[in-house]
Amino acid sequence: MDYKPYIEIIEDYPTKGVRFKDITPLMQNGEVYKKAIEDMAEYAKAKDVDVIAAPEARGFVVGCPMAYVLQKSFVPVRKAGKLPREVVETDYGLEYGKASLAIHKDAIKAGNRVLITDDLLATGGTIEATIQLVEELGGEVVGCAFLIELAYLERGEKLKAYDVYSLMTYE
Ligand SMILES: O=P(O)(O)OC[C@H]1O[C@H](OP(=O)(O)OP(=O)(O)O)[C@H](O)[C@@H]1O
Ligand SMILES: Nc1ncnc2[nH]cnc12
Repeated sequence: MDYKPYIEIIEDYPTKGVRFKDITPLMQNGEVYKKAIEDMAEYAKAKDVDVIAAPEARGFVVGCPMAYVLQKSFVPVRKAGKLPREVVETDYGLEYGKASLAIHKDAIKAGNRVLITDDLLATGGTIEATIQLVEELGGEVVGCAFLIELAYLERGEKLKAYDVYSLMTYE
C-alpha cells in the first residue's frame, strides 16, 4: 500500500531547511494506521523478536501497537530524567538538536532478540543511541523498522551492520 498520501510535509519546521514529515494524518485514519502497524509487525515477526524497543515519543506510536499485535514485550526508551529506576543513558544528536536517551537496566536480558522501531529515520542519531543502550544491556538488535526513512540525509556507517526496514522512503 502507498502510505505517502497520509504524510503531510511541512517546510522549515521546526527549523529552517528541515522538511518535517507529519505522521498525524496517517494516525488519524484508523484503517491506514492499522495496516501500517500490521506491515511493520509482519517484518518483526519474521525476525522472531522477544522485545520491541522504541524511543519516545513518536516511537511509541508504532512500537506499542506492534508489541500488542505480536504479544511481545515493549521497552520504552525515554528522554533522560523520565524513568524512575536504574538506567543506562547516552547522549546523541538528531536532525534538529541534541538530547539524552535512557533505558531501564533490567528492561532487556542478555541474548534477547530486540527489534528497534521509530516513526522516522533521519540522521540516525536517535536509533544509534537506542542500539547502543540495547547492546550495552546484552540485547541482540535483529532489525530496525521505521514508517519513514529520509534517504537524502547523511548517516555515514551508523546502520551499516543492521537490517533496516521502512514503509516509505523520501529521496
Ligand atoms: O534520525 P534522527 O536525526 O535522530 O531523527 C529521528 C528522530 O527525531 C524524531 O524524534 P524527536 O527527537 O523529534 O522526538 P519526539 O518523537 O518526541 O517528537 C523522530 O521521532 C525520531 O525519533
Ligand atoms: N524531517 C523530519 N520530519 C519529522 N520528524 C523528524 N525527526 C527528525 N527529522 C525529522
